[in-house]
Amino acid sequence: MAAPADLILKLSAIEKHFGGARALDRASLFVRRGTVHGLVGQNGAGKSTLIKILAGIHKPDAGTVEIDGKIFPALSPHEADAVGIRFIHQDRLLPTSFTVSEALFLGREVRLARTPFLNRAAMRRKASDILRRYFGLQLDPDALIGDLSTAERQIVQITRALMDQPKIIVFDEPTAALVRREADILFGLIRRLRAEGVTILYVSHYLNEIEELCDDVTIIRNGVDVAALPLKETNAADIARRMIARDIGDLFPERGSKTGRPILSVSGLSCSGRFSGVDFTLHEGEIIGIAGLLGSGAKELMRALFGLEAGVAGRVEVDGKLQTLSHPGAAVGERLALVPEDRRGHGVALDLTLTENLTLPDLGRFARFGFLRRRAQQKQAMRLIHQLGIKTDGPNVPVRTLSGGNQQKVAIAKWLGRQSRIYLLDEPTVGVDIASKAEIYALVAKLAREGAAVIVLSSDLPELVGLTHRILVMFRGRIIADLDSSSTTTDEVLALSTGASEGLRHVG
Ligand SMILES: Nc1ncnc2c1ncn2[C@@H]1O[C@H](COP(=O)(O)OP(=O)(O)OP(=O)(O)O)[C@@H](O)[C@H]1O
Repeated sequence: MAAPADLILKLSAIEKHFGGARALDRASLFVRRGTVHGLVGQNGAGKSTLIKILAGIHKPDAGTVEIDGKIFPALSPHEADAVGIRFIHQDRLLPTSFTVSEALFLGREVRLARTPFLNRAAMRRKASDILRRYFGLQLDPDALIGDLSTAERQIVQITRALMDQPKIIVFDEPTAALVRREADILFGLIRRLRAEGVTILYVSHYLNEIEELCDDVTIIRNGVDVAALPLKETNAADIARRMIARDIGDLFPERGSKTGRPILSVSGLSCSGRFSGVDFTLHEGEIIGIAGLLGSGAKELMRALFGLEAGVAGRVEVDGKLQTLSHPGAAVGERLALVPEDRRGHGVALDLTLTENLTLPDLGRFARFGFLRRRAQQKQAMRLIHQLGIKTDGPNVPVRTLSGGNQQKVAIAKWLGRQSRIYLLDEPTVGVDIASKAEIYALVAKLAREGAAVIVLSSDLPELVGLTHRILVMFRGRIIADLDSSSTTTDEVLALSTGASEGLRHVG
């Protein structure tokens, strides 16, 4: 690695315990000035803990934190801020009721000289300069954060960070909620910041992004850095091997070739202003993918199938019987299960234990004469914990104590463990490490082989192509292509979903 003089960040032999659990076990992170440095590891490896130490949120039990040549014995959030570190978090979103200018300036107000009055004109000028310079766009300063897209909210966060001319920016899974085109804009920005001398720490589960973007990478496993190397000497496959200390083999399972009777038929489905004229049939044993950018109607279609959208017209038949899936209760009654994208918000009860969460949707199965059969409940929980490799101290700890990715796995496991017939999976592997992805894919394929039917909405195009039988591409509220997954490519799906190539392939 680099000569020590080049290092802007030196976290050495950091230890951190939470109760009896050891999150970091003498982990080190050395980052060269002016580089893009990747930080990777499986869910629960300790990445967030290390970053929270850098932010002054957690105090290490042992080890040293040195930033830009200065040692901080007990780094506080204020000191981290003052030394010039900024954090772009995926899930610490801005308050939705703020306007763009409030979100940009809160706590960073520019005042008129020698007065307590805000210099609104100067503040707006500064923000609009950054927006134009780095993003080539303007955002309405009075627009509500709640009305912006995920990508626009991220632009607000980054602009806010850049207003202070930071030395180091930490991006924590920044692309998880972005579509590919938006991710490309972000990568362009990161390269530009590097050229201007800013140091970037980049945390991601997308190893191809690490390969594409980073100069160096540090790999953490079980709380310790097991490797730190330049990207010139490694690649995504090598990083994955070091992360999990074994080969994961094929990421995607065999697609079952047999599909059975139609189980869900949709015709002429419309939802005003969202999508219209949607027709398709899903068969037992079949896995259908849905591809579509924000605004394509894909997300709303998934929600409508689960009874979460109002004003839906058209025919939905389950098992040949006409249904009105007008509310989620009706959908669950037909044994549909939805795994929502916002799993931390809607997917898990943070203060309940793993066992409670994992068996919640299916409590009826564990009750007899009004009593819960706790042994059976525990057994089912342990099976799912094992199956998905959920990292935990035991089945009876609150889900709040798990790492973010492991919380995601709990949300997925709780629905996949339930015996449903039709599964609707919205971005099933966002935030999940590569070994767990393989486990989730295997589980989905098994459900299909056993006769269930699955619809997967995903912006991870290799996932769509690798896992499904067919892919429906949505563009501006309509299905514009119905592709056989075994004969399509991610490029074709991308071109169709961005409108770059005219659709209407195999539809009808
Ligand atoms: N506040 C806490 N209380 C108890 N345990 C915790 C707490 N925060 C983290 N841990 C534990 O520390 C370990 C490391 O978690 P951390 O969040 O750093 O992982 P991560 O690498 O960021 O994972 P992910 O990719 O899933 O976000 C995990 O086993 C987690 O359960």
